[in-house]
Amino acid sequence: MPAPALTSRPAAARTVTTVRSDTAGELLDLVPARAGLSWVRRGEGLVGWGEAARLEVSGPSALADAAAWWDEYTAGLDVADDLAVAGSGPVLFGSIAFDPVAATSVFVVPEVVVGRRDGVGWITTVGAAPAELPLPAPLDGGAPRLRYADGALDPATWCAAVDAAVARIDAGDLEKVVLARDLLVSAEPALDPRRLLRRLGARFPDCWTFAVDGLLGATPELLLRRTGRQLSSRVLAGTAARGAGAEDDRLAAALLGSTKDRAEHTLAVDSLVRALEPYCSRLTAPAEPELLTLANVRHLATDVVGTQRGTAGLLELVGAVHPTAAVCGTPTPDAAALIRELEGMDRGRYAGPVGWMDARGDGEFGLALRCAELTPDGGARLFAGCGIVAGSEPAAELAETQAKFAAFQNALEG
Ligand SMILES: C=C(O[C@@H]1C=C(C(=O)O)C=C[C@H]1O)C(=O)O
Repeated sequence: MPAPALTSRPAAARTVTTVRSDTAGELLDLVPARAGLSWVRRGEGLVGWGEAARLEVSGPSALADAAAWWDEYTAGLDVADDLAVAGSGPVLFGSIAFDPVAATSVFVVPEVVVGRRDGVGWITTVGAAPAELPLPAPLDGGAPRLRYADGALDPATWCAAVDAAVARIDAGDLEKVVLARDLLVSAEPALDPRRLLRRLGARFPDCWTFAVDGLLGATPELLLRRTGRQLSSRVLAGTAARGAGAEDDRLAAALLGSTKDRAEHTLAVDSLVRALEPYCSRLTAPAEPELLTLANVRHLATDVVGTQRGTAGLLELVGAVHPTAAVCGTPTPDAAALIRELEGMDRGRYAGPVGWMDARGDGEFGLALRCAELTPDGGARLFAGCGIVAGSEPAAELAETQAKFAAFQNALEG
């Protein structure tokens, strides 16, 4: 097993949070071109830059190692934080691998974090970083020239993988598996993450626009939020395309009434509830899903809320609930094995938890969906997947991945 790689060690530093009224512009406009971090929804959340510390970790104790490292790091800090709300004081951004045992998860402590919640803006600095807001830079030039290429599997081969998965489900091997594809894009000139984040944030205000170590996206799915003892999660599974005019309403009603999508959704909610229950004194999920309508697709959605008991930290809770059946399948081990067998690609941090936590242990982790990983050549690798259950049809699943890719492609092409 790979050992945790501590690429920079905790060092004693002073961190200061100050309430600032001049942070009222668009948070995402503050993100710099290099090493920018974000977690923003409806104009609120956190953005950061600079690297006060960084941890790359993998192996069976990856998340426990990261939690211990963050505890040690924050214990060594001299913290001045009069605001004391979730996200003030020192913050750790994290992008956890889909398989944290086999692949690398990345954690970054920014030198500067700008936050906003309920209209209150603040800035936190770590070490000697100046508490200066950059001037939002106008972006020069238009969209770059783009060329797309198949990722690991071409569409026909991916459809054959869906057929193979349905055959395994019909044979009774498992109930659900989430199969994903990647799509490669090269860009000339190189992609500018600032443009991508601004466009994602504008088009998907109800999603969390995230950026951590070159993984960028706008996810509609919240794996786990912890504020004190309050836990919440937004589970998604079951997807339909958007249509024009009356067709859009028809597609929405069909999704809500679809036995197949409802069954797929129930598996995802059950997987989260089962994993979270042992950590909660109370946990409630509505009996019926709601519709979540986004610019490109519509989902069945269930908001689960709970009260934590015991002393588990946020990363331990995240490790306990991930991967839910929204991104892996049911039963989990069989679905994970089938993904390894059929997908033909390394998911890396796609479909893994992504988000932030503070020194109190409050934080939010979503699932890294509707996203892309920037590549060293200035391009990107896009990801999209969908839940396969009995009755899934390859052509419809392929179309669903295309609709999901479109979220990031719109940001690339605009
Ligand atoms: C796997 C993805 O999305 C997940 C799968 C869904 C589905 O199969 O209906 C819906 C939302 C997400 O939980 C993705 O966007 O890549």
